[in-house]
Amino acid sequence: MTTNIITFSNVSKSYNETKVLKNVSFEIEQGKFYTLLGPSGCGKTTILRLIAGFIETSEGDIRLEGKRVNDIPANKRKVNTVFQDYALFPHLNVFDNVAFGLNIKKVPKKQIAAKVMEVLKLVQLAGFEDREISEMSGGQRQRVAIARALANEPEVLLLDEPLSALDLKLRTDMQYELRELQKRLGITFIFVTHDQEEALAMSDEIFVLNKGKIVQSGSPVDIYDEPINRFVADFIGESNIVPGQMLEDNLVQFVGKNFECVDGGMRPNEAVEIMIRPEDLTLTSIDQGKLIIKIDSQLFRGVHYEMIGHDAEGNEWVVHSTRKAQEGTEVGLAFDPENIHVMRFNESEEEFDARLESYEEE
Ligand SMILES: Nc1ncnc2c1ncn2[C@@H]1O[C@H](COP(=O)(O)OP(=O)(O)OP(=O)(O)O)[C@@H](O)[C@H]1O
Repeated sequence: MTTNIITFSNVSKSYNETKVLKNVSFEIEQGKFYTLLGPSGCGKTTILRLIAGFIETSEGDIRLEGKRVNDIPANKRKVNTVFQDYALFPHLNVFDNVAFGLNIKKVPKKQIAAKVMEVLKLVQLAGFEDREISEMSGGQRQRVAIARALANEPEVLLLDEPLSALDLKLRTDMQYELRELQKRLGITFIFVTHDQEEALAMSDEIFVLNKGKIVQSGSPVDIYDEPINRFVADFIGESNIVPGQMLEDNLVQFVGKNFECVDGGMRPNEAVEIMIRPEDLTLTSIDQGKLIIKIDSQLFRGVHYEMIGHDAEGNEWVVHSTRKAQEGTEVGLAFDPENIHVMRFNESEEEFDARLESYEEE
């Protein structure tokens, strides 16, 4: 049985007159890796701070393990935070940084020493106890910060953009390490990032946020494959989006042609947006193409060529292909019905989920 460790019910948060979180509801299950993903200022950190108890809700309830915690102070919640700048104490060595919270709680010295060694081993820093923080690299500091949080045996670990200060290589290494650590510990991680690749690579579940609301939640594959709207499609991965019309179930029209598709459950002739991923388009001859585009420009990207072209109606198309094309020439584009993603305007997540479920059951 899965247990909800955190529940937000219609939570709003205002600063002065400005509502920065609007009626947010979600459930977090025990032992999974969650990511809050969204552009700067959308409210990710605000959600973490509400969970941690650093700020109070303006409306709504927060429950930890079923118990309402709106009035429970931060130090009484089994939640720990790893901050973006790690917030380590520069004048203390690694051991004392990790031991800090336990010393405050007046845990016996022997127990503290054992715990510090245990968590340092977990983050692969055994033997570094006496090092000064100034002698540690960015990645090592990051691990000290995680060890310090783990020493308190939290049930939930909150990580606020913890990798943003690291260079690309170290960042990728740490993504693997964090994911592995979460699996080993089996505790819930809630990770904040505005980096979509990081979110896709690490999470069991992603909450995509925009302007103080959760726009879509689901597994990385679900969100990538079935974005609810233009915002999510654009934010996660690259996408081609053109206007279209849903003629009937499984039949959609765009760029003046009718196409078989897998979507349904919409009004006849409803105006919609069509999304096709660049990697789902195959370059082909004009005769065989379902659509014809003229190639405007082309870049070699290592694994593939990225081409930008336009169709007869002037819509722009990005294509990823291992084949090269000729700038200024026309090419055909082939794609399968399941590569066409039909997105409605202003569909709520509940409506979207119900609709998908209704035709996935068939
Ligand atoms: N103490 C505060 N007083 C007033 N406004 C605040 C305060 N803290 C945050 N805000 C505002 O609330 C909104 C949400 O902020 P939040 O830090 O949650 O965003 P975020 O998604 O974490 O952004 P980023 O990725 O840039 O860290 C922003 O518009 C921010 O300016």
